[in-house]
Amino acid sequence: MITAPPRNIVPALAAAIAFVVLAAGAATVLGPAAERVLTVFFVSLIAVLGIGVYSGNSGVLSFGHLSFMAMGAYATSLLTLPAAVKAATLPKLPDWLASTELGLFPAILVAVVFTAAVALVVGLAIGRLDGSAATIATLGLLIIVHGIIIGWRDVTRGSGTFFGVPRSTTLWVAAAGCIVALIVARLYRDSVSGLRLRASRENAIAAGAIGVNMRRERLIAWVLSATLMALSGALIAHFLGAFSPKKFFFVDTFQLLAMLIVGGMTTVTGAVAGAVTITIVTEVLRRFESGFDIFGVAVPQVFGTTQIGIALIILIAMFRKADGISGLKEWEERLFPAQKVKAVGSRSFAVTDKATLTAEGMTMRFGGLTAVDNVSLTMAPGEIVGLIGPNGSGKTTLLNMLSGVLVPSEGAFALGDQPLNGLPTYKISDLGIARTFQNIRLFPALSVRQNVLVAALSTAGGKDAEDRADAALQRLGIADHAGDDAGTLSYGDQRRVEIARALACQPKVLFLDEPAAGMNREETDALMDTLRGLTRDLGIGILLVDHDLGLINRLCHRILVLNEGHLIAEGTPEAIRKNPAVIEAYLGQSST
Ligand SMILES: Nc1ncnc2c1ncn2[C@@H]1O[C@H](COP(=O)(O)OP(=O)(O)OP(=O)(O)O)[C@@H](O)[C@H]1O
Repeated sequence: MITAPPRNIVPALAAAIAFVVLAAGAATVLGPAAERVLTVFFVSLIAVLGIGVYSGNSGVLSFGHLSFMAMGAYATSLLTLPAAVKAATLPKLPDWLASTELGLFPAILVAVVFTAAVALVVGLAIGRLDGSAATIATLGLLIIVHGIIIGWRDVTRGSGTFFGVPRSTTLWVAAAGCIVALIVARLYRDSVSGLRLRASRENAIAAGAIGVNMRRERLIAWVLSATLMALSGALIAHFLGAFSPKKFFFVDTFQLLAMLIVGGMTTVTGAVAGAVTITIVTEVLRRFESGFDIFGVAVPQVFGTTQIGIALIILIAMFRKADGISGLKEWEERLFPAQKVKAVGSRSFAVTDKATLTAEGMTMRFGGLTAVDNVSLTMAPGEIVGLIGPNGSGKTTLLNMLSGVLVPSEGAFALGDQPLNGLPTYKISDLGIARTFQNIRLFPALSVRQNVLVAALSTAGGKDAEDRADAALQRLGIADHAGDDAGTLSYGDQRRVEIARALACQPKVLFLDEPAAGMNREETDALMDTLRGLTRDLGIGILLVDHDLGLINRLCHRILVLNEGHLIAEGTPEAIRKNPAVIEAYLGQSST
């Protein structure tokens, strides 16, 4: 399923195809030199798009993708190399490989499948890492594959040139490959998987809390991007006719990453803009690099001019536009912003199956500090329970344990008959516990509707996701902001988007961590009405943390009071107001 409307996708794909066809047509008119430059450009663009599918959507920079390009190049070349050439230059090849002689397209197919299989295995390992550890691991992959190619002489000719490859990559073959890559990258970005991955790039914890299995989404992107790299490697090998392992190492990694970073990592528009910019700069600087005359003065050869120039462009781009030339949006997303959501009846929210939340002996220790100590609670369907306590008393930690963000040191919790201990956040949210965060955790570069839609798509099997998302936006009164970037909203509206996003998960229980913070009196009253509606109409249980005791007293059926990690009182608002232990620990003068 594609999550963007056709009015975005159709012009994007049409423009991508037109861009490639017109450029290839122009190069044909301009002659062989232009054809050569453009063929290399198309092949490079395929690789940039490949890296972008993974790094752009996941936010994890990869230095290792050229190893997949190398796999595509060597695998296809071994399959297309004429048997006579293999007999002469690679005499120790196994018989089946020595006698195989495929055309370029079947060879690409085999190489893509082979590379995808390797990527799957490698991705299972690298996917367990996050942030800079993942990036360093990709660098390790590049070095290991380079080492294998150099060491596996009988098959790769080691560090020597692998030559005799049929030159079957013409301008139009490269153009066709580029069109395929542009379509794949663009459709992936707006696929359900792509949207989930972009959400996890924006905020991994929040993505988990709305049902996104980040590791699985990263693996899908990793394998898909590896197949594009293999295609790029196959095409460059069959364009050059001869290559060595150096072609797939640091210099080209730097060049391709420069294209991605300068253009903008997160969009296909950025990949194209970056590839065009760096190709032009490279072509110009290459002429200077080999020395030139200016007004009769001979400027000598300066090796490295191209690399220095590209590095300077990256620096300038980073200073002027950290998100790259194209920013965070595709060109047509700027031209055709999202429309208001359509009216949807509240039926879309029907909670089919209500459940009681129970927790026994929940304890969380951070080193020597026991933040929550042996807390037990029960919450019935449709009940609004307040959780209060002085700063640092353990409220957020308790919510974090009950939503899977933290693994409790001790204790057990369940929703109905379903034990939830040890389950990852994304499973807990899918089973019926949704939440908001004390420090708002939206996906700021996604639109308000995308923020909510990705939650609906990632829970309850994605059933009726669009309706659920739109109904949640309407119930929270933010349908008018559907097309705005979530990060641009006021504080109060951002809190409402977070609640709508949690609601779109079709939860049985909702945890709200200071939902009224940053809202004025009117907004707080409106929010209270909305929350009452959720429990009354849908039977959702709400566990509410807030420092606004007025709000807690007016809204909650029951209140739990924490102090220094201990549950010190539990009862109706009336009873809590009069409880001496609570007055002593928390309410103080404010109770009067
Ligand atoms: N990840 C962590 N590592 C170490 N200590 C932590 C961690 N998270 C919370 N704590 C500590 O646990 C205690 C409880 O914190 P918690 O945020 O749960 O309190 P709280 O009641 O939600 O406070 P507030 O009302 O200020 O939000 C505090 O002393 C806090 O410093």
